[in-house]
Amino acid sequence: MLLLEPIKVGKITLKNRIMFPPMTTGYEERDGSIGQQSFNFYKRLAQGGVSYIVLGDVAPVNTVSPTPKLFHDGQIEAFAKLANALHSYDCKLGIQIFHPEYDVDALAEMFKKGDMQAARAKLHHDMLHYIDEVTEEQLSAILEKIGACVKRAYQAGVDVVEVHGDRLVGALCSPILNHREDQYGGSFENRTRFALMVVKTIKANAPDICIDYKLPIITENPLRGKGGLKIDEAISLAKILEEAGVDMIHVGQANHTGNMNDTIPAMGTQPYCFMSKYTKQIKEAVHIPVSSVGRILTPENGEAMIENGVCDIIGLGRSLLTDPDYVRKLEKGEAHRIRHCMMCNKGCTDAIQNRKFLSCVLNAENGYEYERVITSATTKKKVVIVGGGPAGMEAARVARLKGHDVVLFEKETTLGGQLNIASVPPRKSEMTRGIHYLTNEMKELNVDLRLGKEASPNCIMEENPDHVIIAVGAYNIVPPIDGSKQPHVLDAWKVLNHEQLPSGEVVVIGGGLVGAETAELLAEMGCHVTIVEMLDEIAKEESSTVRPTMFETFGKHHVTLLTQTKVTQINPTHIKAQKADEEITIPCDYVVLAVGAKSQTFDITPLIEKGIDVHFIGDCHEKASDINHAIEEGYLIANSL
Ligand SMILES: Cc1cc2nc3c(=O)[nH]c(=O)nc-3n(C[C@H](O)[C@H](O)[C@H](O)COP(=O)(O)OP(=O)(O)OC[C@H]3O[C@@H](n4cnc5c(N)ncnc54)[C@H](O)[C@@H]3O)c2cc1C
Ligand SMILES: Cc1cc2nc3c(=O)[nH]c(=O)nc-3n(C[C@H](O)[C@H](O)[C@H](O)COP(=O)(O)O)c2cc1C
Ligand code: SF4
Repeated sequence: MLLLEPIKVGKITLKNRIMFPPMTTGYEERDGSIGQQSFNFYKRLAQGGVSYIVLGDVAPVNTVSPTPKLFHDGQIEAFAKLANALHSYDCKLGIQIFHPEYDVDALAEMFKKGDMQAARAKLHHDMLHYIDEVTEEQLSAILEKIGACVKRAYQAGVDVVEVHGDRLVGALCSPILNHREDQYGGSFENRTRFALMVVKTIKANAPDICIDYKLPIITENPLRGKGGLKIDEAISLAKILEEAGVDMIHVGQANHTGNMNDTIPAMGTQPYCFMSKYTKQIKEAVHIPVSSVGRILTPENGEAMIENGVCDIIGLGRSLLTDPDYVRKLEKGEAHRIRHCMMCNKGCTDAIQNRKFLSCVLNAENGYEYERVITSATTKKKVVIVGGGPAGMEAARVARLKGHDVVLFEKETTLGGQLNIASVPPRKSEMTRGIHYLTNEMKELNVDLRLGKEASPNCIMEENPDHVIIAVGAYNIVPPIDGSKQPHVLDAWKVLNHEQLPSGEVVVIGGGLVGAETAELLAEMGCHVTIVEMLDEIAKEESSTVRPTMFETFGKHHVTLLTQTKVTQINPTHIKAQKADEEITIPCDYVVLAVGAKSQTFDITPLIEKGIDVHFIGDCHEKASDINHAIEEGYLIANSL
């Protein structure tokens, strides 16, 4: 398999063609040093078999951004410890050198004085204008700091420095963002001057270190990513970089649009392997290895890209958060057991945007590497699980890996629970990857499945369990609105399941995630849809990377969005609603209820009376929530048995 073959990059050899691309994690200490959480995360990735890991956004200065930093000698030791750990798995360590697009020193001074308002105002101003306003002296000072940082990295045993060709460097290169009239603006030569100075600085300070260059491409739609180069100029720069001694080029989508979905596209918002077309053109122009990144999911995708001359190395970002053992599984011929990313952006991208740390909704260990580990049980127990949604299946998987006997009851004839309908709305079919992984693990791990069997306390007791895990999920609420029991009033879950079939004028009551997604589906099916929401926002819980796409669909299909509007009555031909002081009437053929979900109950009294240990997990535990909650609770409870 080409993906598993070694490749020479400059003076180093990567043991295979799979790299972890730069990713801000939020795991570092407050001063940007590599602490335990960060160390464990990268070590775990290396243990999983990846050949090259790039630490994203490593700053050579003390910035306010929550990224790793290497701006003083005291930080060298932690980088050295990390490099050693990675080397013990024959994995190379790269740092992505970056400088943010703001005046770090001036901002630090404001923060020191506690003048937060002025600092925030300056930060906002700088993000729009810094590229045009940064002085040549400031750029020279940044180069000096980059040089010192690279020296420290080399001392620490870091193998590769990746130039962050996006951010400050990319913005300077950009024909869209750069309006300067000095030697750093205007012509291609001027715009790329700083990029080449960065490369020169690296070479001057660490002549032996391998240099990777993240080359961000502005793809056809100029609104998607502005901080890079259009493909023709990117090809020219790639050739110049090769001549300048760069050892490898990492091709990605350009950034700087204010929406992280551009560089980190959520499910269904970009084709798979969407940078292939551009990467191939770069590869054809140079002789050094080229990597590609962006929605590369399956090993077949990666293999085909290498085979077809698109690139030499693939970057798996979110995929390795979901399954750090991706490469090990490939090596063992167990590709079918890879837990594939759903590209939901909820645990990773949203977390970073909200200044939390990176986590994956499908991988409860992500962010807790070596702290959460599935341990073998000291005594083999009998565990009965009720419910085959994500919570129940994750609990079954972990309990089996611990060595317990597991019986799982699922009242439907298929596994997956709500994920089966969650994957129906537009773009969301990619959620089925979550179901496929867990379902397959049930078979691989010989979980005793009782499909089509609704469990009762009696049938549970017949199994003589030591532990019982209840994971019966939730149900869609019928609100106490006058008229909600009529035949034209439908249940959003059944609509998504295609059990109930609305048409014509449809009012969706509830503009949360389920209501909004159901409305999108119905609009695409040709219904004329109105969403009525009591609160002030539609799809509030949706990832900010997805909302713009969702609202584009609403616009395209003329979906009417009514917020701060409360439905008071449902009639056969219309609904009545209150919007501020006004009563409004909306005609409809069908009404779809999507006002939220409630935890399913399960009577455990007979089990407790028998002294059986019982736990509730997932949506039936306290409140209906999400996949992250379901997986995390399934993992933690099962691992505690
Ligand atoms: C339309 C929709 C879209 C969603 N989109 C997202 C999203 O994008 N991201 C996100 O994080 N979350 C999403 N969710 C929520 C997410 O799917 C749930 O939070 C998650 O599935 C809960 O998992 P669970 O295992 O606790 O429950 P469930 O998935 O509800 O599974 C419970 C299972 O128990 C079975 N069961 C019930 N009673 C019994 C019994 N007595 N015996 C045997 N079996 C029984 C049920 O048949 C079901 O299969 C969405 C939900 C819906 C409805
Ligand atoms: C949470 C998160 C943080 C990221 N941080 C960086 C970063 O610091 N530098 C960078 O160049 N790219 C960053 N990226 C982009 C990734 O390197 C990668 O290009 C992107 O995730 C697409 O690859 P994927 O589809 O395999 O996830 C980040 C991506 C994610 C999900
Ligand atoms: S949270 Fe979603 S997008 Fe992020 S790594 Fe996990 S499955 Fe993938």
